[in-house]
Amino acid sequence: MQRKIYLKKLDVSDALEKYKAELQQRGFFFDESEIIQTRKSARRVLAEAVYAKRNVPAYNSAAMDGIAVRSVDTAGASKVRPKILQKNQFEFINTGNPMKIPFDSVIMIENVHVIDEDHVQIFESIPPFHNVRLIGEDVCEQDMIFTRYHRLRPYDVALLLAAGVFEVKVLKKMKAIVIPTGGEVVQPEDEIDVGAIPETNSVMIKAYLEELDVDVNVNDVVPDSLDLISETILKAVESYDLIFLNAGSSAGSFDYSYHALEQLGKVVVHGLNVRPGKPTILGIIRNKPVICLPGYPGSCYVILENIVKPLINEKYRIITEKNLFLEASSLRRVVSSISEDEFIRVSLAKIKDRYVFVPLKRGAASMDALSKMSGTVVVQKGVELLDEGDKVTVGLNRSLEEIDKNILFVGSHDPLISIIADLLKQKDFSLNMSIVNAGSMGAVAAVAKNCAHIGGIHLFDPVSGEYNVPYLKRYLPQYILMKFVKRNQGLIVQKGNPKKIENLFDLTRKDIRFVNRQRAAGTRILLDYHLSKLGIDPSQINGYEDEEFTHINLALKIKKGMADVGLGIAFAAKIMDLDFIPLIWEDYDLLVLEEFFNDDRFQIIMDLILSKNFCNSDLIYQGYDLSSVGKIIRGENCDQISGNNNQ
Ligand SMILES: Nc1nc2c(c(=O)[nH]1)N[C@H]1C(S)=C(S)[C@@H](COP(=O)(O)OP(=O)(O)OC[C@H]3O[C@@H](n4cnc5c(N)ncnc54)[C@H](O)[C@@H]3O)O[C@H]1N2
Ligand code: MOO
Repeated sequence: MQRKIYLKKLDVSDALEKYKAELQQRGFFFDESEIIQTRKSARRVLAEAVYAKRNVPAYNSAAMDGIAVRSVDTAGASKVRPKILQKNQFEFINTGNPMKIPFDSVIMIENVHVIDEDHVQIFESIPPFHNVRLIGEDVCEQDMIFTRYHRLRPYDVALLLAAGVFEVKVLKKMKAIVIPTGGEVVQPEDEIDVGAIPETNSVMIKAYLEELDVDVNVNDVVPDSLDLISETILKAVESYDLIFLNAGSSAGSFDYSYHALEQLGKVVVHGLNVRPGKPTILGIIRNKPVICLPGYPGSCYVILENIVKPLINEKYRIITEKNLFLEASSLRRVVSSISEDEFIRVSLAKIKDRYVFVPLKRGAASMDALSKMSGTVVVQKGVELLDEGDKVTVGLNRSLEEIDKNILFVGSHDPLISIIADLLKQKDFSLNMSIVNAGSMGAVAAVAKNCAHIGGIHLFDPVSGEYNVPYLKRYLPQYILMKFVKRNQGLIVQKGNPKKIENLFDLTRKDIRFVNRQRAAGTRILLDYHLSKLGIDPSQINGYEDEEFTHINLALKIKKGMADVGLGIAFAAKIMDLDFIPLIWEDYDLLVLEEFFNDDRFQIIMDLILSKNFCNSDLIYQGYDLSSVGKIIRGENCDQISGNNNQ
C-alpha cells in the first residue's frame, strides 16, 4: 500500500466551507424530524412552528389571596369612607382559584377588615379585573409560541405543556459512530505492554458529541487492515448519520483511513493548515459525512472544536457560540510554524490588573495540556514568533470568574506545591492554583515581571553560602520571601543501588548514565556548584545534557532504566521506590510581591501551610524539615528581617 501524502492543505475555515458545500449538495442539511413527547424535549430543536392549543391561564383566576367582589360594588369606598360588603357581595378566594360569576375583581386580604363570616369592610374602590389573571393573558389559544429551529430550554418546555402541546416535532437527533482503528490500541483498563496505547480518544469523542446532543455508539477497535476498515465503514453508513474514524489519518505505512474513504466515496479534504490536527480527512460516503480525526488527542480535540462542532450545530440550526476573548501577555517565547495556524493551549491568570498566560505542553499527544488549559492562543499562519511579553488575544475555555481567581505558581518543581493546591480547593473550591515548573531562576524572573503570583525557589549562592536572599537582592528591588521547607537533595539511584554509586565523583564513571535537570533549575545550579567545587568537569559526565523538568520525571527515567542516577529530592525517590543518597539540605521558599502578599488568597495559603493539617500530614514524607516554615523575610532596597510570623 502506498503511503498517502496529503492533498493540498486547506485553512480550517475554507475546509469547513468546502465540506459543508459538498454535504449540502448531497442533502445532508435537509431537515429530518421526529415527533417526541414535549416532556422529554428539553434541548431539542423544533422542526416547525408551534401554536398554543389552549389558553394560559385557561380561565380567569385570582392573582392574590383575598376576597372576590364585583368591582361595581366597591364604587365609592376609600380609606376615609370605608364600605361594608354583605354576604353574596363577596367570597373568600385564594391565589390561583377560578373567579366565579358574578365576581370580576379581587381585593387583597391585607386590605380587608373582616367583621364576621358575612360582613367585610373595604377601603378601596377597584376597577374590573383588578388582581385577576385573565384567561389567555399569558398565551392565547392559536398564538404561535415558537418559530421553527427554536432550541427548547427548561421554561420553554413548561410553557408548551401549559399551552396544551404534548408532542412536538423536533429535528431528529443524529446518531454517530466512533470507529477507533489501530493494532496498538487497547482498552484503557487493560495492562499496557510496550507498544500498546490506551484507547481513550473514543471516550473523549463520545462525551464531546453527546454534549452536542448526538447519540453515540463506539465500535470495537478495528485493526490496521484496509478491508476491515472499509467493511466497518460500509456497515456504519447504513445505520448512522455521522461516522468518525479515529487515527490512521497521516502518512504511516499502516494509515489506511484515506484509502478506505477514497475507495468507498469521496475525500473532500485531506490535510489542514492547522497544528495540531493537520492530517484530518473530511470524506463523504453514500451522502454521509465520514470524518477521520487524527490519532493524537490534542489534534482530535482541535478538529472536534473547529470542524465537527460547527458542522453539527449547522445541521441542528444552532449558532455556534464563540469563546470569550481577552488580551493577555505571554510568559514565554513561542516559536511557531509559519505555514500553519497553531492552536496553543495556555494557562491564564490575572496578575495586578492584567492577564498573563503560560503556554502549556505543545505536543499534539499531550492530554495533560488539554486538561490544564484555561485558554487557547491561535498563532496565525505567517507568524513565526510570539515573544515573551507579547500581548495577544486568548480565547477562554474557562469562565472569567475562574480565571480571575486562579493563582499562578511558577517555580522549581516540588510535589508539596500540588498538595497545597489540593488543600486550597478543600478550603475554598473556587480557588485554583496553576503550577508551572520553570526552575528557580524562571520563578524569580516571572515574579519580578509580574507574570506569576508566587515563585517557588531554592537558589544556592556559592559566595555567601546562603539560599535565595542573595539572588533576590540582586534581581528584585522589593520582595517578600516566606520560608517554606528545607529539603534533602541527593543522588537518586536504582533500588538496591546496583551500581554502587556513593558520591558525585561516581558520575564520571564510564558505566554510569546520568540524568540532569534543566538549566534554570535550582537543582542544576546546586549540581554545577558542587561539581566545580570538587573539580569535576561536566563534560566527563555521560548524560549531563539529558535534561528533565521535574524531580518526578527524573526519578521515572531512573526507574525505567533510562538512566542510573540523577540529583533530586528524597520525596521523588520515595514515591518512585528508588534509593536515595542524601547530600545536602537546601531551603525551598516562596517568593511573592507585596500586592499578592496582602491578597486574601495568599493569606489562605499561609494559614494552610501553617496548619496542623499540613505540617503533621502523612503527606510530608521523609526528606522535608518544616522548622522554619512561615518566617517572613522582607526585602526593601536594604534588607531586613521583619520577624517570625506565627511559629
Ligand atoms: N511522516 C509523517 N508522520 C506523521 C505526520 C506526517 O505528516 N508525516 N503527521 C503527524 C501528525 S501531525 C499527526 S496528528 C499524527 C496523526 O496520526 P494518525 O491519525 O495517522 O494516527 P496514528 O498514527 O495511528 O496514531 C498517532 C497516535 O495517536 C494516538 N492514538 C491513536 N489512536 C488512539 C486512540 N483511540 N486513543 C488514544 N490515542 C490514540 C497514539 O498516541 C498514536 O501513537 O501523525 C503524525 N505522523
Ligand atoms: O497536526 Mo498534528 O495533529 O500537529 O499533531
